[in-house]
Amino acid sequence: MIEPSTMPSNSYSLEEVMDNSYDSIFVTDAVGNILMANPTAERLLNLTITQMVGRNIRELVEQGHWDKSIALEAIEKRTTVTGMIKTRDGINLMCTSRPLFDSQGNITMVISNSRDRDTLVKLAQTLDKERELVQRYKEEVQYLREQGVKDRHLVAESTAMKNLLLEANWVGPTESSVLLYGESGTGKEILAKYIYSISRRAKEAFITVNCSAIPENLIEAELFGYEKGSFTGADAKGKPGLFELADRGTIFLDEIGEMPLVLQAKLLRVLENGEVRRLGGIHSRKVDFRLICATNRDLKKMVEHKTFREDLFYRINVVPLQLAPLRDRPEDIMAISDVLLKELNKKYGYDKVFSTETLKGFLNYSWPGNVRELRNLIERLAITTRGRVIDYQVEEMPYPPDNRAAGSHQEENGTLRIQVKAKAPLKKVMSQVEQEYIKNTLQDCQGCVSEAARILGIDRSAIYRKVQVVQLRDQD
Ligand SMILES: Nc1ncnc2c1ncn2[C@@H]1O[C@H](COP(=O)(O)OP(=O)(O)OP(=O)(O)O)[C@@H](O)[C@H]1O
Repeated sequence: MIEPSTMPSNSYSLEEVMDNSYDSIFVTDAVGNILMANPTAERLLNLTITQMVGRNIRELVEQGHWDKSIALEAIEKRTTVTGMIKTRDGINLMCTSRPLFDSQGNITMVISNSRDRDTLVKLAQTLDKERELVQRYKEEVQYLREQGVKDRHLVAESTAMKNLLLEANWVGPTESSVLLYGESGTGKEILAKYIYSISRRAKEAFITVNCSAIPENLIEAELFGYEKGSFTGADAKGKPGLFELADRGTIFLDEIGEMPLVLQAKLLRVLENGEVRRLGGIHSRKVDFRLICATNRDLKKMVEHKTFREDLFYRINVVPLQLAPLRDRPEDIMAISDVLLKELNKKYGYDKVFSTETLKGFLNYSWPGNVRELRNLIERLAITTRGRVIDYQVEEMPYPPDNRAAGSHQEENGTLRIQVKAKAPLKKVMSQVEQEYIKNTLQDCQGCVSEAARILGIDRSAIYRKVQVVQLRDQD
């Protein structure tokens, strides 16, 4: 099939390449005489190799074997030409002809390769379908991202929460790492999502990692990913880690205090180098994410006890934000209850309301599970209450007020009876009395801090401060 004069020394391997090429290949000289052709050309053009080699393409076109020659066009234009030709059997071929030149600029040969257009059309159609699918997935991901952020409205009625939102609004659009402190259920995750939603990375991924929920032996693989076959039980194809998935977006490391020390060192390295290496991998990959962490532990104390790395602590504690417990945010208890019940009324077509006693009970309760507990309780009450009015006794709650260190209750005649621990230091007793008195007044005012502040003759911030200070001392 190859003319002896043009046959290269390693003709065997070249022949093999030609014979097995999926494309039709034929080579002509500078005037269009066919020097060689391969079996695919034979099949597509419906001419044997011997019928082609030695003949001029112009002649074959004139005989109607195909309608025109791209190779002749390439010779004439002295450049690579791509075009469509149609064979006698009606096959449409896309043909590219490329002239080669010697050192004097003379054409030495023209290499033409062609492929059945239908195959190309099918490929293009498959590609279009794939592109459409990718676009649909992108839109779906975007929708889910937005839903994840939007479906929970962040309620902020208390001064503490409003101030916190002001800080969040300030830090949101920056690239700073944020560390959210707060008891479980106080809203650290919802606040993290809020910060993300107002950041420059809002259109990118938001990846949540609960460091305490992933078993210690798996957390490294989850965060860093792994190459195929890197450990028993690993996915055969390998897997990208969560840092990789968060690239260009935001990663939220919840319960960061639970991260094992070994991993803390690795996290620090990622933060310092901006690179991750999969388990079993040899190459590092650049990653660019914004970090938001959350904890309900006292990380500073953990640093003192050497259970949390000091260098990592300073790295993540760039902007610390503290979420107050719900019991210290009576205005939020009221507002969240109201918003939640309205949401449920809308969802189920109800028209339910809380009795005054129920709301008083909510204010008097300690909410150890914070907003999460309040949410769950309201959902349960809305669904299980038969009538319109939700009347729930605070005594039915899992941690009724009497269980707290210092209890109080109001007598019929309007006086307040406060219980304090006997033989306690005066300062502590005074604080407890102060706290109980403030809480009781707040209850009387349905959680309205401004009204309570007016009655007590102090300003609103003093109420938050005093209630919080006493709570902290109680924990000592
Ligand atoms: N201010 C708020 N307004 C409305 N819903 C809230 C608010 N704060 C918290 N929630 C809701 O309370 C529930 C618990 O909140 P979230 O998961 O953000 O708390 P968390 O502090 O991250 O808890 P954990 O530490 O246990 O992970 C969620 O359903 C959240 O939507």
